[in-house]
Amino acid sequence: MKKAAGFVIFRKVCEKVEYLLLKASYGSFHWTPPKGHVDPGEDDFTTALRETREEAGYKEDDLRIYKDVKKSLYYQVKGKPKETIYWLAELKNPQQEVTLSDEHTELKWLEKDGAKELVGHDDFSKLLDEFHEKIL
Ligand SMILES: Nc1ncnc2c1ncn2[C@@H]1O[C@H](COP(=O)(O)OP(=O)(O)OP(=O)(O)OP(=O)(O)OC[C@H]2O[C@@H](n3cnc4c(N)ncnc43)[C@H](O)[C@@H]2O)[C@@H](O)[C@H]1O
Repeated sequence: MKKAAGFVIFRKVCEKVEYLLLKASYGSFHWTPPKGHVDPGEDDFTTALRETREEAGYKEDDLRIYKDVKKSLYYQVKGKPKETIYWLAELKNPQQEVTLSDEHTELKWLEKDGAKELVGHDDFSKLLDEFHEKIL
Protein backbone atom coordinates (compact mmCIF):
# COMPACT_ATOMS: atom_id res chain seq x y z
CA MET A 1 0.00 0.00 0.00
CA LYS A 2 1.21 3.52 -0.80
CA LYS A 3 2.09 5.30 2.43
CA ALA A 4 2.63 8.94 3.40
CA ALA A 5 3.37 10.65 6.71
CA GLY A 6 3.26 14.18 8.07
CA PHE A 7 2.21 16.56 10.84
CA VAL A 8 -1.03 18.35 11.60
CA ILE A 9 0.66 21.56 12.73
CA PHE A 10 -1.16 24.15 14.83
CA ARG A 11 -0.19 27.48 16.33
CA LYS A 12 -1.80 29.51 19.10
CA VAL A 13 -2.52 33.13 18.23
CA CYS A 14 -4.44 35.30 20.72
CA GLU A 15 -6.08 32.24 22.33
CA LYS A 16 -7.09 30.91 18.90
CA VAL A 17 -5.84 27.56 17.60
CA GLU A 18 -4.99 27.69 13.89
CA TYR A 19 -4.02 24.76 11.65
CA LEU A 20 -1.57 24.91 8.76
CA LEU A 21 -2.77 23.80 5.32
CA LEU A 22 -0.84 23.81 2.04
CA LYS A 23 -2.31 23.84 -1.46
CA ALA A 24 -0.81 21.33 -3.93
CA SER A 25 0.61 22.81 -7.13
CA TYR A 26 -0.49 19.74 -9.13
CA GLY A 27 -3.38 17.34 -9.71
CA SER A 28 -6.58 18.42 -7.98
CA PHE A 29 -4.83 21.33 -6.22
CA HIS A 30 -5.90 19.78 -2.92
CA TRP A 31 -5.19 21.19 0.53
CA THR A 32 -3.49 19.06 3.21
CA PRO A 33 -1.07 19.49 6.10
CA PRO A 34 2.62 18.97 5.24
CA LYS A 35 3.19 15.29 4.47
CA GLY A 36 4.57 13.04 1.79
CA HIS A 37 5.57 9.66 0.51
CA VAL A 38 7.46 7.29 2.83
CA ASP A 39 10.69 6.36 1.02
CA PRO A 40 11.86 2.72 1.00
CA GLY A 41 13.63 1.90 4.27
CA GLU A 42 12.56 5.16 5.93
CA ASP A 43 10.49 5.06 9.11
CA ASP A 44 7.21 6.95 9.16
CA PHE A 45 8.26 9.52 11.77
CA THR A 46 11.46 10.36 9.86
CA THR A 47 9.35 10.86 6.74
CA ALA A 48 7.01 13.20 8.60
CA LEU A 49 9.98 15.30 9.78
CA ARG A 50 11.66 15.32 6.35
CA GLU A 51 8.51 16.27 4.45
CA THR A 52 7.67 19.02 6.94
CA ARG A 53 11.15 20.47 6.55
CA GLU A 54 10.92 20.25 2.75
CA GLU A 55 7.36 21.53 2.38
CA ALA A 56 7.06 24.10 5.17
CA GLY A 57 10.63 24.82 6.25
CA TYR A 58 10.00 23.74 9.86
CA LYS A 59 12.57 21.56 11.64
CA GLU A 60 11.99 19.19 14.54
CA ASP A 61 13.23 21.82 17.01
CA ASP A 62 10.62 24.28 15.77
CA LEU A 63 7.83 21.94 16.82
CA ARG A 64 6.38 20.61 20.07
CA ILE A 65 5.45 17.16 18.86
CA TYR A 66 2.64 15.17 20.46
CA LYS A 67 4.22 11.78 19.76
CA ASP A 68 1.31 9.84 21.24
CA VAL A 69 -1.30 11.72 19.19
CA LYS A 70 -1.16 9.86 15.91
CA LYS A 71 -3.76 8.66 13.44
CA SER A 72 -3.89 7.04 10.00
CA LEU A 73 -6.29 7.91 7.20
CA TYR A 74 -7.06 5.28 4.55
CA TYR A 75 -8.34 6.30 1.12
CA GLN A 76 -8.01 5.46 -2.56
CA VAL A 77 -5.82 7.45 -4.96
CA LYS A 78 -6.35 6.61 -8.62
CA GLY A 79 -7.93 3.30 -7.57
CA LYS A 80 -5.06 2.27 -5.30
CA PRO A 81 -5.20 2.15 -1.49
CA LYS A 82 -3.17 4.69 0.45
CA GLU A 83 -2.41 5.22 4.14
CA THR A 84 -1.52 8.69 5.38
CA ILE A 85 -0.21 8.93 8.95
CA TYR A 86 -0.36 12.19 10.88
CA TRP A 87 1.03 13.26 14.23
CA LEU A 88 -0.09 16.41 16.03
CA ALA A 89 2.51 19.17 16.53
CA GLU A 90 2.51 22.76 17.80
CA LEU A 91 4.64 25.43 16.17
CA LYS A 92 6.64 26.76 19.15
CA ASN A 93 7.00 30.29 17.77
CA PRO A 94 3.64 31.23 16.23
CA GLN A 95 5.32 34.07 14.32
CA GLN A 96 7.68 31.72 12.47
CA GLU A 97 6.86 31.88 8.79
CA VAL A 98 6.37 28.97 6.39
CA THR A 99 8.81 28.50 3.53
CA LEU A 100 6.94 26.83 0.67
CA SER A 101 8.48 24.41 -1.84
CA ASP A 102 7.55 23.94 -5.51
CA GLU A 103 4.97 21.35 -4.45
CA HIS A 104 2.62 24.01 -3.06
CA THR A 105 1.42 27.40 -4.21
CA GLU A 106 -0.39 28.73 -1.15
CA LEU A 107 -0.72 28.29 2.58
CA LYS A 108 -3.44 29.08 5.09
CA TRP A 109 -3.65 29.07 8.87
CA LEU A 110 -7.27 28.27 9.71
CA GLU A 111 -9.31 27.52 12.80
CA LYS A 112 -10.72 24.01 13.07
CA ASP A 113 -14.00 24.49 11.18
CA GLY A 114 -12.37 26.42 8.35
CA ALA A 115 -9.65 23.79 8.03
CA LYS A 116 -12.22 20.99 7.88
CA GLU A 117 -14.14 22.80 5.17
CA LEU A 118 -11.08 23.53 3.04
CA VAL A 119 -9.78 19.94 3.16
CA GLY A 120 -13.26 18.59 2.48
CA HIS A 121 -12.82 14.95 3.53
CA ASP A 122 -14.93 13.48 6.35
CA ASP A 123 -12.12 11.29 7.70
CA PHE A 124 -9.83 14.31 8.00
CA SER A 125 -12.59 16.26 9.81
CA LYS A 126 -12.88 13.44 12.33
CA LEU A 127 -9.11 13.35 12.80
CA LEU A 128 -9.04 17.09 13.40
CA ASP A 129 -11.82 16.86 16.01
CA GLU A 130 -9.88 14.11 17.80
CA PHE A 131 -6.55 15.98 17.66
CA HIS A 132 -8.17 19.24 18.76
CA GLU A 133 -9.34 17.56 21.99
CA LYS A 134 -5.73 16.64 22.82
CA ILE A 135 -4.31 20.16 22.62
CA LEU A 136 -3.00 21.33 25.97
N1 LIG B 1 -1.84 14.42 -10.16
C1 LIG B 1 -0.52 14.71 -10.15
N2 LIG B 1 0.05 15.40 -11.15
C2 LIG B 1 1.38 15.68 -11.16
N3 LIG B 1 2.21 15.33 -10.17
C3 LIG B 1 1.70 14.66 -9.14
C4 LIG B 1 0.32 14.32 -9.07
N4 LIG B 1 0.09 13.65 -7.92
C5 LIG B 1 1.28 13.57 -7.31
N5 LIG B 1 2.25 14.18 -8.04
C6 LIG B 1 3.67 14.28 -7.68
O1 LIG B 1 3.85 13.60 -6.47
C7 LIG B 1 4.57 14.42 -5.56
C8 LIG B 1 3.87 14.34 -4.22
O2 LIG B 1 4.43 13.32 -3.61
P1 LIG B 1 4.66 13.34 -2.06
O3 LIG B 1 4.64 14.74 -1.54
O4 LIG B 1 5.84 12.53 -1.77
O5 LIG B 1 3.41 12.51 -1.57
P2 LIG B 1 1.97 12.93 -1.12
O6 LIG B 1 1.93 14.20 -0.35
O7 LIG B 1 1.46 11.72 -0.43
O8 LIG B 1 1.24 13.14 -2.54
P3 LIG B 1 -0.17 13.68 -2.92
O9 LIG B 1 -0.26 15.14 -2.73
O10 LIG B 1 -0.42 13.16 -4.30
O11 LIG B 1 -1.14 12.93 -1.90
P4 LIG B 1 -2.58 13.20 -1.24
O12 LIG B 1 -2.88 11.93 -0.53
O13 LIG B 1 -2.64 14.46 -0.46
O14 LIG B 1 -3.56 13.44 -2.46
C9 LIG B 1 -3.81 12.50 -3.45
C10 LIG B 1 -5.28 12.60 -3.81
O15 LIG B 1 -6.06 12.11 -2.73
C11 LIG B 1 -7.01 13.07 -2.31
N6 LIG B 1 -7.14 13.01 -0.85
C12 LIG B 1 -6.36 13.63 0.07
N7 LIG B 1 -6.79 13.33 1.33
C13 LIG B 1 -7.86 12.52 1.18
C14 LIG B 1 -8.76 11.89 2.11
N8 LIG B 1 -8.59 12.03 3.42
N9 LIG B 1 -9.77 11.15 1.62
C15 LIG B 1 -9.93 10.98 0.28
N10 LIG B 1 -9.12 11.54 -0.65
C16 LIG B 1 -8.10 12.31 -0.21
C17 LIG B 1 -6.50 14.40 -2.79
O16 LIG B 1 -7.52 15.33 -3.01
C18 LIG B 1 -5.77 14.03 -4.08
O17 LIG B 1 -6.68 14.03 -5.15
C19 LIG B 1 4.58 15.82 -6.11
O18 LIG B 1 5.87 16.33 -6.10
C20 LIG B 1 4.10 15.70 -7.51
O19 LIG B 1 5.21 15.88 -8.35
